[in-house]
Amino acid sequence: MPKPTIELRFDDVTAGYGGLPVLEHLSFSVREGERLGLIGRNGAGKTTTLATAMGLADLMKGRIHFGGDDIGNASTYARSRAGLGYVPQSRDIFPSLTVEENLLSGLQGRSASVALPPIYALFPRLKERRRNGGTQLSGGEQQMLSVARALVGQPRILLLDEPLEGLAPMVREELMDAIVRMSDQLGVGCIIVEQHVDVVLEFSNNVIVLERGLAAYSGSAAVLSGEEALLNRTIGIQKC
Ligand SMILES: Nc1ncnc2c1ncn2[C@@H]1O[C@H](COP(=O)(O)OP(=O)(O)OP(=O)(O)O)[C@@H](O)[C@H]1O
Repeated sequence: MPKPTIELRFDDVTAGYGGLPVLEHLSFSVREGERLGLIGRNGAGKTTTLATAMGLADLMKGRIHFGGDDIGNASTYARSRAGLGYVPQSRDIFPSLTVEENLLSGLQGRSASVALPPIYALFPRLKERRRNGGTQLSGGEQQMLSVARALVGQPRILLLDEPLEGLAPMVREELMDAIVRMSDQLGVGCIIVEQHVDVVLEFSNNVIVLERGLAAYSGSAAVLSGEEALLNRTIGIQKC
């Protein structure tokens, strides 16, 4: 029998911090191989959506399912072991370790000889720099390394928080190309939070526009591309 497709699903989720809701009534799903974009103004709740999926914010109402299981009360570690990967906004690498040591730290018991070749195939630049320390990498290389390190754990859905922040246009393109190849070749599903709306619209199958914690739009990226008034009202269009 073919393996069932793994899905992350929010059903009517209200979540926040210290008893105060930030997100309200948020529902969506993303499956392996699919790409969902999250956009919205500063403070709209994009990072909180990812944090809620990882168990780093308080789930106040609603349900979160992953791979058919209700994970609303699961620890962050259990979610990660189950196949939810997270690349937070701060580049999450160990600066004192080399590129390869950083990757090995994400192995979770897998053999390096099996785990690393596909990662280096996706990120040839990291292969070239595998003996370099984290501090010797450019901002773009550090960001590649934090995505690559998350991939070593073989996530089925990867949550990416502003991976392009602070990167020059050419480096952004290189990183996005690698993320698209990862999603296409490894069948990894993605949720991407990004300020660069054009990139999100091009990359994603579906998009959620968050406005003060509520979904002002949830649906196809292609349809949203034509909704200029909505895009202007909710985010203001930022060209790459
Ligand atoms: N750890 C926290 N404790 C309390 N409130 C928080 C915490 N993290 C975020 N918030 C609040 O939640 C709201 C949403 O923040 P969030 O970071 O999710 O927005 P965002 O859409 O990702 O914004 P940005 O684009 O600026 O990163 C903000 O009002 C913020 O102050």
